[in-house]
Amino acid sequence: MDSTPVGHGTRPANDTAPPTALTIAGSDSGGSAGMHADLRAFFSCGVHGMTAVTAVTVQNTVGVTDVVEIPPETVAAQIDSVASDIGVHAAKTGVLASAECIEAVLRACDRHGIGGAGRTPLVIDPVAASRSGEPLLHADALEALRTEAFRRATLVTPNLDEVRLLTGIDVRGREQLWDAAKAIYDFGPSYVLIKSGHLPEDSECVDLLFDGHEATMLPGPRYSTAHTHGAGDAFASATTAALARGAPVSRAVRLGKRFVTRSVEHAYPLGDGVGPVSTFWRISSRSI
Ligand SMILES: Nc1ncnc2c1ncn2[C@@H]1O[C@H](COP(=O)(O)OP(=O)(O)O)[C@@H](O)[C@H]1O
Ligand SMILES: Cc1ncc(COP(=O)(O)O)c(N)n1
Repeated sequence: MDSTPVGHGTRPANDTAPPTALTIAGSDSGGSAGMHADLRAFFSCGVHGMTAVTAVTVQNTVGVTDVVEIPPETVAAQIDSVASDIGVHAAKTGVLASAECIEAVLRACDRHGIGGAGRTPLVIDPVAASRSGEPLLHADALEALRTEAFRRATLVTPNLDEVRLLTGIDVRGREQLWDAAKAIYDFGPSYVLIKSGHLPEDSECVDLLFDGHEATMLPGPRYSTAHTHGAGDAFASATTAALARGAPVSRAVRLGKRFVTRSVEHAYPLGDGVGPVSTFWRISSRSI
């Protein structure tokens, strides 16, 4: 694994400003997943978080009842606005909604040097559905992810359902994580991280990082909790925060894994459905 920091933001952080990270993602009215989780993770990891909202979801702990897509040109305008003024040290994507949205996001990222070898790190979390099963991505967007988006990504972080949708590989055990990583790597990203949360028969949560040569297992405990809403977002955004702070990819991913493991450990029940992981476990015990 390389240990060189990847190309860095359009503007250097000054002495007093923290590094900046941008999430290009959907909102979750229940506050558990999407850009809400991303912003909390950015904050917990000491970076200034910014948003380009792609879709407004009507969502709670039980499910998603509506998704209103933001016009692609408005998504792009949000990226242009923050990148041209504030600067972006690392970016991540969540719900990208449609092929048109993906095209607009990629064009905007290109304009600001985000994504691609030696440029500002771009983490693509290819969110396709909510934990409760409602689709968050049009079918045609899968092809745009495979052919256009992944090759610009520093890191792609699919869960096992997304691996099945993107590659047809149905991972049933740890030994198949490697096949899944290679298949996603063939779409062109620099690194692939396969998340293993959906392997319930496994007694641990061992994710796999692949850089095209070496595969590294990232071990972690598996907590017995129903409350894992937003786990994938927490992983990708904590990793993005570490990239924004200048960590090389393999270290950033390890920090992301540590962050999400503690977030699941401190998950809490809310509402009648699946509660969130705690993206603020680092600060929740402190009082004002
Ligand atoms: N019950 C659990 N205990 C500990 N870690 C978990 C648990 N469930 C998921 N994780 C971790 O959380 C991260 C997100 O996993 P996963 O659930 O596969 O993704 P997503 O939230 O995108 O569906 C991974 O690092 C995974 O190993
Ligand atoms: C806006 C938005 N973004 C992402 C997710 C995926 O998170 P999860 O898989 O935990 O439901 C979600 N449910 N909503």
